[in-house]
Amino acid sequence: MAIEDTKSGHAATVDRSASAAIDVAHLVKLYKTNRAVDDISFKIARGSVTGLLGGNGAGKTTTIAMIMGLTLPTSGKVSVLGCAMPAQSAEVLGRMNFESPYVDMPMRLTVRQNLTVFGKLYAVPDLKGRIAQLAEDLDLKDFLDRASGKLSAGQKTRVALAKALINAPELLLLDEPTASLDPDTADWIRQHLETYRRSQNATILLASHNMLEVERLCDRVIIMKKGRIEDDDSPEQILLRYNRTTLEDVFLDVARGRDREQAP
Ligand SMILES: Nc1ncnc2c1ncn2[C@@H]1O[C@H](COP(=O)(O)OP(=O)(O)OP(=O)(O)O)[C@@H](O)[C@H]1O
Repeated sequence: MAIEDTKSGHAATVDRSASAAIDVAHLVKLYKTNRAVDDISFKIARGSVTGLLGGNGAGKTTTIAMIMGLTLPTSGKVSVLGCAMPAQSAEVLGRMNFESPYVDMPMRLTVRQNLTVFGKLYAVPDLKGRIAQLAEDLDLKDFLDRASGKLSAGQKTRVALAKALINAPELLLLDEPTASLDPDTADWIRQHLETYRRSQNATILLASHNMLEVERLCDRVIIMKKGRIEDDDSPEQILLRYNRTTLEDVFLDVARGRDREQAP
């Protein structure tokens, strides 16, 4: 269904039934002469989990920031859930959310206070009930009333995930969701993400350096290198193409410039 975008005063239409959750076309981001993102295009299907891989500085975070409408592209187009970003971001920000363990919440506020502030920003109905549910699901009850700055890394990550799920987003963008977590907690977070995606038919795009995580969660992998897309396929097809048994080995092949033909 296409509706007029009257709220933001734009004449463009918002296509709520657009099949792709994310549609990126010829996206470019220049920082002075550095082509951080260099003409990338992809569409992400609703209900899918896609891994964005690439070495340090490959352009993953810049791509996610442009998808969220936080960074303005130099050229190219981004559309999220049928809305052009950033022009129609007001229409869609309430239906998406973001998590990164590198973005701290206000330290002095308790976990409950932080979740309340974010819940109010998203106008979440029955916010108390939603926080209680997330506290149950993500095992936050023991430290709901503790200052957010006094949590361990694993506890902070669970709170960050609760913040990202507060508005039950249709689209979840994750930047290294399990960085610095012990294997047990990381596995637990991944299980929760899988359950959330399945129960809500949510779409997830995650940037990660953890190849096991990507193999476990993702049905599609986009590999970036120097701002460009080096490969884009299912993990199975990528492993076949590079004649490798793990994405870790594929990552090393790409990083070290061994292309598909040269790989064993
Ligand atoms: N605000 C900025 N100003 C100038 N250059 C930037 C800025 N943000 C990123 N860059 C540059 O853009 C390029 C891509 O950076 P980006 O953070 O998107 O990479 P990344 O793939 O997320 O890397 P990492 O895995 O290290 O997080 C890098 O060369 C980086 O130095």
